[in-house]
Formats: sequence, C-alpha cells, structure tokens
Amino acid sequence: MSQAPSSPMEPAVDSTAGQDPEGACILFVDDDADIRQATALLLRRRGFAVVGAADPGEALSVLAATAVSVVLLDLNYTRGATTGAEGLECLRALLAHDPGLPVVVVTGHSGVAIAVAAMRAGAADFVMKPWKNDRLVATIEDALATHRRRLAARQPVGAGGPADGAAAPADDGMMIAGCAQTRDVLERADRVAPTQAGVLLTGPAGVGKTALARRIHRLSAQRAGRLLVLDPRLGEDTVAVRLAGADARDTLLVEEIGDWSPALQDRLLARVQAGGGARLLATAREGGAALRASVMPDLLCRLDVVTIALPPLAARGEEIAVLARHFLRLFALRHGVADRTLSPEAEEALAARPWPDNVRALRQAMERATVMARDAVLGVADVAGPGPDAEGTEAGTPDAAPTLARSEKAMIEAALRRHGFNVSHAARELGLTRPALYRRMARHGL
Ligand SMILES: Nc1ncnc2c1ncn2[C@@H]1O[C@H](COP(=O)(O)OP(=O)(O)OP(=O)(O)O)[C@@H](O)[C@H]1O
Repeated sequence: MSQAPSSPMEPAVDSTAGQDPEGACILFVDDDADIRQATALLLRRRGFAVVGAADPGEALSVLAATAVSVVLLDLNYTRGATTGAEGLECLRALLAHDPGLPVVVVTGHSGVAIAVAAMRAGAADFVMKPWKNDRLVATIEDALATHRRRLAARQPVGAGGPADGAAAPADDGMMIAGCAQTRDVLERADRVAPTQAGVLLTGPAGVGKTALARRIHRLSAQRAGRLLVLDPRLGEDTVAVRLAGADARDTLLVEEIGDWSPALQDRLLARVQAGGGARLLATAREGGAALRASVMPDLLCRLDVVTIALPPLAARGEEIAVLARHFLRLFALRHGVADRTLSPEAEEALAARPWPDNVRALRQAMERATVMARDAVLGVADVAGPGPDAEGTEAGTPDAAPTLARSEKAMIEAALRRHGFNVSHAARELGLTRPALYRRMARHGL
C-alpha cells in the first residue's frame, strides 16, 4: 500500500466543525489519500469534523493534538499486507492512550477473522470495504452514541483527570514507543495497570515518569476516579490537603518521593495504613540505595510493589527520531503551521545530543523548530538550542540567544492564553513543573 502523504487540507480540523450538534470529530486513518478525501467529504456533508492520518504513527500524533470522538481505522498499511497486524497494533496503542475511545475498524482484504480479532481487542465496531455510505455513517453514529452514554454515566463519579478537576490536555500522557526498551516499559506498565499494586516509576528528569503514571491510571479500574497529584514542589500544604481529601476511588500520584520531608512521609504512611485507601503510584529520579536512604521502609514497600525504570533518552537510539517526528506533527497541528520534516543531518544531530532533560527537552526543541524554522525540511541549526531545563547551561550562539528567548517567551504566552492564564494547566502542557514555569515567566517579565 502506498505511503500517501496527507493532503494539506486534511490534518486541520475542518472549518465545518460544530455542525454536529455536539461537535464530534472523526479521525480517519487510511494510507490511501483518495479514500481519505472521499470519506472526509461524505462525513463533512453529514455534519462531522474530520481529521486524516496516513499511518498509525500519524494517527497517534493527531490524537495527541486533537479532541477526537471516533476513530475510523484501516487495518493494513504496508504494500501487499493483508494480515491486519499493523492496524491491530495501532488499535492497541490508541486504546492504551484512551481506553474509552470508540474505534471502528475498516477491513477489506483482511476479512471477517481480522474484524473478530479487532472486536476482541476492544474495537467498538467494524465496517467492510467497499462500504455503503449510509451504513458507514450509521456505524459511526452508533459508536458515538455508545461513547456519549458511557461518558454521561461516568460524569458524577468525579473529574477523572487532574486533581484540580480540569480536562487534561489532549496529549496528556500520550506515550510513543520507538525502541525495544520503551515497548518493554509500556508492556510492563499496561500489565500492572488494572491491578491495585503500587507502582514506582524511576528515571532521570523529563524521561516520562509522570506521563506513564497517567497512562497507568487511565488503564486502571480506578480511571473514573481522580488522579490526585501529590508533588512537594507545589508546597506541603497543598499536598496535605489533597491527601486528606482522597478516598478509595482515587489514585495518588506521589511525585518525587525521594524529596518528601519525614513529616510528610509520616502523613502519607498514616493515610495508607488507615486502609481502604487510594491506589498508589510514585515517581523518583533515583531508585535503589539512594531511595532507600531517604524514604521510610514501611512507606517504600507500599509504593514499590512493582518498579519500572525508564531509560534516559540518549540511550534509546532510534527512538529519538521517532519521538522527534511525533512532536513535529503534534506541534504543526497545535500551532496550525506547515508540517516539518527532519533532514538526515538534523536527525544525526539529535541522535548525538546528550539530552540531560530527556524527552521534555526534545519536545520543546521540536516545538521551537516547528514555530521558528523558515523551511519545511529542518536542518541542524533548526534543531539546535537549549532544552527547557538547561537553564542556560547549553548556551546557543550569541546571535541565536535572543531569538530563542523570544520563541520561548512566545510559547509560554501562547500556552498561558490557551489555558486562561491558569499556570498549573499551562505548565502541564509545556511539560514543566509549576515552579519551573514561574521561573521562566519571571525571566521573560511575564
Ligand atoms: N514516550 C513518550 N512519548 C511521548 N511523549 C513523552 C514520552 N515520554 C515523555 N513524554 C513527554 O515528555 C514530557 C516530560 O515527561 P514527564 O513529565 O512525564 O517526565 P518526568 O520523568 O515525570 O519528569 P520530572 O522528573 O522532571 O517530573 C511530557 O510532556 C511528556 O508528555
């Protein structure tokens, strides 16, 4: 099957969005550009907004950038493939990001057996190619109606999102795997997610611990409850109030347990020992002996039933380019600018960088490049520059510095505006802690 590029009109949400009374947006994933175009026309005429993706990787990037209501997913992408394996893998990745997402699979050559496998893997329904237009629209409407009923039923239980009750950004916790190590990390996380076991996620700054904790929560039986983030960087009072307000339906995300004061550890342990408590997920930059030296043993054994260590980005080889391409697509959609691609030299330069701030820095470098680059193909200069937490330690050239500072300021301003100047939400979107965002706001006079 051809690797047809998306048509320029496709990825942007269609301007007819909103004709559907409840603003449903359909993501159609198919490598055939003509079929994508024709189906988009049909669905738009029926009142849906439509976004397109040419392959599974692009589908995940679109999902990270866009509030999607239903996915229509073709199952074969490689020329001559008929097993549906690529589509089934994509289905699993989509549902791992959002278990409630209705995915309607499209089967052609693959036939009924593949449709059955897809239904077993969690697809909402299937349609056979060639389809009748009315049957396709009815299938999408049914999937949407079921989804809305489920959402409505879940409503009274609680926010199910951040502790402050706001909707999470679309890409909150979206995890992309581009190497064997990350696939193994995700597989372990998905295995432990549905249980009640405490999970400790370790790894250096910006490596994806919080994003993975959010994924575990979404895949857990507690997902209708709240994810209460207990981060000492928010202040001990905030942590104590959230802890006191937690109940058995909630999940506690204990951030940076190695930094908790003994008094706060005492409170957490008392809460846990009181029983009937919330599920525990914890993060720590250092595991092993360092953690054992700073955390009370009784507490650690509750938090650390299963440990998952996330490797630093520099050790993930080919995943750096996979993540870079994902972030480029994500930010092109989010900022409404042209798609960017990496030149081979830029890819090499990214692979050679040490990435002390890991995925967070790569994400910011790709957002900066998306916003600031003059050409569609990014060169080495476009992807160079300090990471978000480098705090000036990876200085750029004297000429580049003011431009980079301006672009960082513009990004922060844009994120703050998007979130109605709510610093916590803007910080989450930018992949920063709240104190780190405040430092940057002060630096830029915001
Ligand atoms: N595998 C991944 N795919 C896509 N995005 C990722 C991945 N890993 C991390 N990210 C993104 O990188 C950013 C940093 O990740 P996260 O905040 O989870 O790191 P962390 O390990 O918790 O960092 P810290 O220790 O500084 O709190 C977030 O925006 C997150 O969504």
